[in-house]
Amino acid sequence: MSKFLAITDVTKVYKAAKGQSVTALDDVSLDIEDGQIIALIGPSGCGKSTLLRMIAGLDGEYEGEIAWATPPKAGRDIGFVFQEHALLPWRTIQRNVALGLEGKGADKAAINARVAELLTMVGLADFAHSYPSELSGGMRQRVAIVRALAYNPRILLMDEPFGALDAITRDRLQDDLLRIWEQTKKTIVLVTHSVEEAAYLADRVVVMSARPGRIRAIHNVPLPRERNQSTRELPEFAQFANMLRGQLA
Ligand SMILES: Nc1ncnc2c1ncn2[C@@H]1O[C@H](COP(=O)(O)OP(=O)(O)OP(=O)(O)O)[C@@H](O)[C@H]1O
Repeated sequence: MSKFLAITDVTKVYKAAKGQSVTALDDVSLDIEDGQIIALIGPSGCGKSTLLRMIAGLDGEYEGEIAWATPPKAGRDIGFVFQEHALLPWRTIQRNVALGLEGKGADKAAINARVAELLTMVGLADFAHSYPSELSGGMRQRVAIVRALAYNPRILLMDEPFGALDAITRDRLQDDLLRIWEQTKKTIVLVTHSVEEAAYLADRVVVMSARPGRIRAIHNVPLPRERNQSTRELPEFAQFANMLRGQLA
């Protein structure tokens, strides 16, 4: 496994109104390996979303360094999935997924083939011509994930992607994500509030502490791949999740 991204001593200060400022990230350093799933956990306001934004290049004003082994191309190499699916309500599912591919030089037949492949991957081929309002929350979020994968980004940044879903749907989508990851081996950085989700999905878990946001600990997840529902039954799973919970307290 090779180094993909090196975050070194990154400090981010937001200048707020009335001259006040908020240190959202304080001297954060983290190496991300190619093909790994990294989970970021920490109390509300500790800077998890800020760190994703810095990695995504959405805000270039920070101290420190974010160095890529191969610098990403804008709009192509970084896929983003948010808590709310952010699908366009007036476009069909097929055309929502096609969004990232249009205007990138691919012809219509190639785009349609790629979209069909992606929708099949998440079991939604039959919904290609439906509108987002006709799908459940879990189905919409699966569309958001494959839309982010459509242009084959090198990294997927996910900010609480399953946070708005009920527990059963959430478990199902975690398995969908693992299956997609097994197939694509994308590098994934995932923000979550759930220690179980972090333990189930990640290779490494980064625990952050609040105000100012610092890295408290980085853990290798002591669970074998491939993971599936029986992983949740392992004593190591509960032990690891409990240990993470203790570090958040
Ligand atoms: N655009 C902004 N302007 C000013 N302050 C901001 C801005 N964005 C975030 N902050 C502040 O930076 C800190 C970190 O916010 P961030 O959203 O990164 O935290 P988080 O860990 O993702 O929180 P949560 O888990 O609640 O989503 C917070 O104190 C927040 O108020």
